[in-house]
Amino acid sequence: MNLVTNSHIALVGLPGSGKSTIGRYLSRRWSMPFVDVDVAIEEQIKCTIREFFVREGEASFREVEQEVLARLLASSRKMVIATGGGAVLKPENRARLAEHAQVIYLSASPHEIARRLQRDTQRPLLQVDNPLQRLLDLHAVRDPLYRDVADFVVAGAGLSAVQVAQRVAMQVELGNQS
Ligand SMILES: Nc1ncnc2c1ncn2[C@@H]1O[C@H](COP(=O)(O)OP(=O)(O)O)[C@@H](O)[C@H]1O
Ligand SMILES: O=C(O)C1=C[C@@H](OP(=O)(O)O)[C@@H](O)[C@H](O)C1
Ligand SMILES: [Mg+2]
Repeated sequence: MNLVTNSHIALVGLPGSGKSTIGRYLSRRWSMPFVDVDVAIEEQIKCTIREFFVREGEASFREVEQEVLARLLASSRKMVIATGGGAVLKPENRARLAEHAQVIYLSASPHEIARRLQRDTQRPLLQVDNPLQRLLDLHAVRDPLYRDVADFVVAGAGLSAVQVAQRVAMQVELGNQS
């Protein structure tokens, strides 16, 4: 189906909450372009985010992230946007997301995410001895920020990625009926 919308659809949530996976599903469902902010960042920095974190540090990454997100949100072509898990940290990003997108928070428990990402080596913030503790800490800081910027929250506990995507789709489609 074609979604009638004059704003972007943006997904926020912890690393591993499913933003990239569910964003791709939604873009197919609505025949809208999909952009993963992390991929757009890697195109700009011409290396992986993981390498960039090691070389330049997190603060530099956040500068690039802010710039890329602002550019994408300014686009008149409406897209499904998967943000990076830390995009909500900067108030400027939260303000731009709220202004230019319908924002959905994919809420998932740190325990579930830790299980999903057991073998993942690409997320710099989780390359620590105790990734579960790191996810619990990230959740404590970020959950209020995700809720603050989101138009609605979809809880994924016990659901497959497709089931979560269908829930998000239903909510957005209902909200966009005129
Ligand atoms: N609801 C879900 N149930 C089970 N696995 C999921 C779910 N959502 C995502 N995944 C898996 O978790 C991993 C991380 O998902 P990803 O879309 O990369 O998250 P994000 O972009 O939010 O960091 C992927 O392997 C994906 O297939
Ligand atoms: O949580 C974070 O601060 C980050 C999440 C990553 O995106 P995902 O949420 O897609 O893993 C990526 O932007 C970067 O590694 C920082
Ligand atoms: Mg992602």
